[in-house]
Amino acid sequence: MPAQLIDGIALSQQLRSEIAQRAAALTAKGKQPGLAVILVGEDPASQVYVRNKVKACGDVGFHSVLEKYDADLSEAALLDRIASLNADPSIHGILVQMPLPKHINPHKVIEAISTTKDVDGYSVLSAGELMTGLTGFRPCTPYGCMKLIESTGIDLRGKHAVVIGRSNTVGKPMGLLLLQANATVTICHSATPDLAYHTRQADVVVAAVGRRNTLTADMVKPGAVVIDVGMNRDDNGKLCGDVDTANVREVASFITPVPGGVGPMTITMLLMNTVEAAERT
Ligand SMILES: Nc1nc2c(c(=O)[nH]1)N[C@@H](CN(C=O)c1ccc(C(=O)N[C@@H](CCC(=O)O)C(=O)O)cc1)CN2
Repeated sequence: MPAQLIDGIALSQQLRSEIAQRAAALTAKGKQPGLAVILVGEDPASQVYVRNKVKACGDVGFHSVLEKYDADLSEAALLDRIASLNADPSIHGILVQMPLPKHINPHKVIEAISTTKDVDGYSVLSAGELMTGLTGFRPCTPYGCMKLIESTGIDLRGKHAVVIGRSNTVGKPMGLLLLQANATVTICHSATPDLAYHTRQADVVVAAVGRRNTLTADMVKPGAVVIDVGMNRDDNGKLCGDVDTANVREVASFITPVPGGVGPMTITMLLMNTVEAAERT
């Protein structure tokens, strides 16, 4: 039997209705959750993402502000703007859309956001809190992956999870979240000599590389859960992930599609972190 698709759109809808209820309760107490979304430059994909984020805020009853700046905005001006938003009590979460133009140092920008408003979970302090099991915000994409895995009903305790990719925003935090859920975790990357040796032993594989067909059917243990974080284009320009989905489906038990899997969950977990940020103030 082919693997069951894990529907990120349906799970998002379910979680967003819970978020809307939490937002309504806060609004009734005079504390409507507020998110500031900052976009610098004209990257077309980023324009779509920030538009979707603002729309998603409206859908769950948040207040949001979208600030768009030309690509030549200075780093100092951006840092000033973040300082003002840090001090604004109507704003509970601040998000700076990545990537930033080359002349702006993303680390400086991320570290300028107050930890209590770092709803992307990208700062060094948020990463440290994740590592030590404290209450910092979890980065949205790996947090969404955990929700997708949870929705399959499998208990991660004692399971072997293999993460392919070691980025600060997905691979590394993903490994920590799986570890927190008591999985045995292996992180593979571009210098791993025999990737298939590791993935064939995995009960759960998370592919977050950014290269299509990184995970093929011969690399997957029968019955494994496969989470595809990749966003690539095939030869026809069609969106695809890192996994050879059509063939891996014949081996795995559950698999996320691209599109419609991890992507929608990224925005949902941003909403989740924002309502949480408002509840904490
Ligand atoms: N500050 C941030 N910047 C970026 C993040 C982030 O989490 N915070 N992540 C990505 C982009 N991103 C959100 O910002 C994002 C990417 C993809 C999707 C999504 O829903 N993808 C769809 C397909 C969309 C399409 O058709 O092109 C899917 O997979 O179904 C949502 C959000 C980089 N920057």
